[in-house]
Amino acid sequence: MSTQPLFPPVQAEAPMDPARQRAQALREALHHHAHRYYVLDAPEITDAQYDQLFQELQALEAAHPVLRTPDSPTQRVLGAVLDGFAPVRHAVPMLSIRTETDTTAGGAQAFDARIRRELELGEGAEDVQYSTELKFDGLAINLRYEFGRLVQAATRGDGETGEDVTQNIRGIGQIPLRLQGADAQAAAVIEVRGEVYMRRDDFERLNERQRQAGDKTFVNPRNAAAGAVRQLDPALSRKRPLSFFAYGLGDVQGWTLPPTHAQVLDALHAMGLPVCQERAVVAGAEGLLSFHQRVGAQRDALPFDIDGVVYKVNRLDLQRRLGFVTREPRWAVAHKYPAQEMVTVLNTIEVQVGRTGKLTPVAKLEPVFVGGTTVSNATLHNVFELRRKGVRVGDQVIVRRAGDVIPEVVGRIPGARAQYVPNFHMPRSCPVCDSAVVRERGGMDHRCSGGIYCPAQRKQALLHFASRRAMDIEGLGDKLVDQLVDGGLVTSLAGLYSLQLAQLAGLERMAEKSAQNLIDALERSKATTLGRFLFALGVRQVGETTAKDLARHFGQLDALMAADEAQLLAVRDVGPIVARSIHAFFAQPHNREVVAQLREAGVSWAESDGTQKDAGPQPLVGKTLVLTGTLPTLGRDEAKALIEAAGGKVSGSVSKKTHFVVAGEAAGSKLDKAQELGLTVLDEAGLLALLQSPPAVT
Ligand SMILES: NC(=O)c1ccc[n+]([C@@H]2O[C@H](COP(=O)([O-])OP(=O)(O)OC[C@H]3O[C@@H](n4cnc5c(N)ncnc54)[C@H](O)[C@@H]3O)[C@@H](O)[C@H]2O)c1
Ligand SMILES: [Zn+2]
Repeated sequence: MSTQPLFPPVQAEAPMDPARQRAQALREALHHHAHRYYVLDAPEITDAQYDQLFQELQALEAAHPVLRTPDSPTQRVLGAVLDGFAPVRHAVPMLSIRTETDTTAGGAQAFDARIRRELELGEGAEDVQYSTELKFDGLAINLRYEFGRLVQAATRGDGETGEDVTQNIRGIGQIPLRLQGADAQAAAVIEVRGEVYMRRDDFERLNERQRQAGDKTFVNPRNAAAGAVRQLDPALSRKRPLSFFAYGLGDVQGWTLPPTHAQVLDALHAMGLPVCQERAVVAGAEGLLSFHQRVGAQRDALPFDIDGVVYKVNRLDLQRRLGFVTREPRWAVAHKYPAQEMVTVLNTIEVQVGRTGKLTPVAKLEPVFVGGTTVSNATLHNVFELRRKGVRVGDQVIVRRAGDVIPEVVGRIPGARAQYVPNFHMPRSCPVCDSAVVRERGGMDHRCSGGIYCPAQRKQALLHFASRRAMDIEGLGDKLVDQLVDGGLVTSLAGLYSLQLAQLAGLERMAEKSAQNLIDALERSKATTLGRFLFALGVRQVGETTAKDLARHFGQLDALMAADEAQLLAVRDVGPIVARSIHAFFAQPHNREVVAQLREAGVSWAESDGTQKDAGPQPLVGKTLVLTGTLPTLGRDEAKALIEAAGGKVSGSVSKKTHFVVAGEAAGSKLDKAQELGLTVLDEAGLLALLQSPPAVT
């Protein structure tokens, strides 16, 4: 070896050598975090922090080559095979990609310069052609096709040996079980390499579901995807929506490779594999750089997370000439963007009241640059999630900001606190209007019960009040409500009815004619029905149908306002949660006041004695139905309306209490569940027949 250790041998062996100690500490830390990340899918630090430790070790080893041990994380791909999965020995190792440490223009130039040097290209030589792609933030998968059929899917593992996840991968709709084209079907082996990932919207929906169920949420889409693929139960894995992009090849037998990488991707696309079309073939450092900048500008708008772009030498013969170092090819590099997860300090927790009355704990942070902007507020979602994450004021927390999603605190950096910090509690009264804060039983969210009275909910309350199926005030939309509330013209629902023509005409972008139209619409809306009025009040849990049922049952508003929970329960379809919500609403003096003000303003309806009977035959009284999939002729709303008109109830989830499941095209897990429970499953024709049947005896 030509490189001499920098320290005299005696000292190099001495236990006190600080460089050696540091390298040892870094190796141990990296092994620990790699295990948390790759094996347990439960990282404790951000990728940026991990990369920093990794780069520190790389630099240390470069300066002191004697410190480079064969088991160093810089020398091999980390990862392992989880118990319960069969190991798969890769025919061609699955490697990592070198990361260009410089995230600025210099990164692209450094890579191009290195490639030119290694290919021994002189000053005057032509620019190297590169295939430029996105670096998807998911989990690497090797798909083995034999004679066009998917026979095995495996994770990367430690690069030599991965996990057999064929069953789980078969559940991903985007991955073809059979390749298209005679060539692909004639090939003895085509191994396709790509990334399994989760789209941001799928991730948000998944986490919202977890949150509402009080279950653990996932830190980021990569983590959720990795967890889903490495789920021992394929049925659980299928519940998580996963996507896939192919980006390369592994072992290939009996298929002739095209001359360039870009053509390989075209060929994979033609075989029916999803290949991301956000890619290009570019020349030289300048081409790399403009791709990096173009993608960087669009990064937030992409439907999935990327942590950078990947540059690959396009010609496969040049790739072969460049070859590999231990854990990565020499012909490719990842050029990253600013991290989407960063660590900062949680200064305080404030409570915000949203438009719908939901109280959200919001973290006030030491400002931190994350995902391309400076963030100082991040949501903590709800108090249960906050508790589960164990976050307290003063903690070092991980903040994530990706795309247009609101920044959130995804966890804390484990470590002892210097002093005792009390746990966070939700306030008992609304920080905006002082109304009582309530939580629906079993629900995860706290809400202000101020409804139509709470200024934080004013805009939403006005919009709902004016909406077509409520008071139907034409012309009172989003923008106008903003103007009216922000300008202080309307401070309560009843305030709408004292608006003057001159006030409206004075508003920006409001013509005299539209102002008059609105005055007319307000006037017209005064004559309404009790059902519409009840719905317009925006009582939680009281939708349009319940409002109508209540109106029919009580006939008079005063009777309804005076009803106790037991009397409310006598109304068709009103259960305990709904009854409690209605009762709580009318128990608040300020809500009664709003109602009185509206009546005073002239809002009126015809009252009855409440004995009005339901019209038409009601064969489905007391029956609960669940709709799933697409029906051949009936829309979902239509089917629901028919069922409700027949006295039945439509529920969103299948349980033992479900009487019928109506299944159409592409019915999903609800159908599985129904079959599991042995419920009666109907198609559209079956539903229609049921609607015609004689009234049920209940
Ligand atoms: N937070 C932690 O504790 C922790 C621990 C370990 C690793 N990590 C993170 O994991 C990453 C470590 O890297 P790695 O060795 O897995 O490599 P890597 O993820 O940086 O790069 C290699 C991988 O990139 C993926 N990839 C995405 N798009 C690609 C494309 N177009 N072409 C080719 N490959 C593409 C492939 O899955 C491939 O396996 C780093 O970002 C690191 O921060 C974090
Ligand atoms: Zn309030």
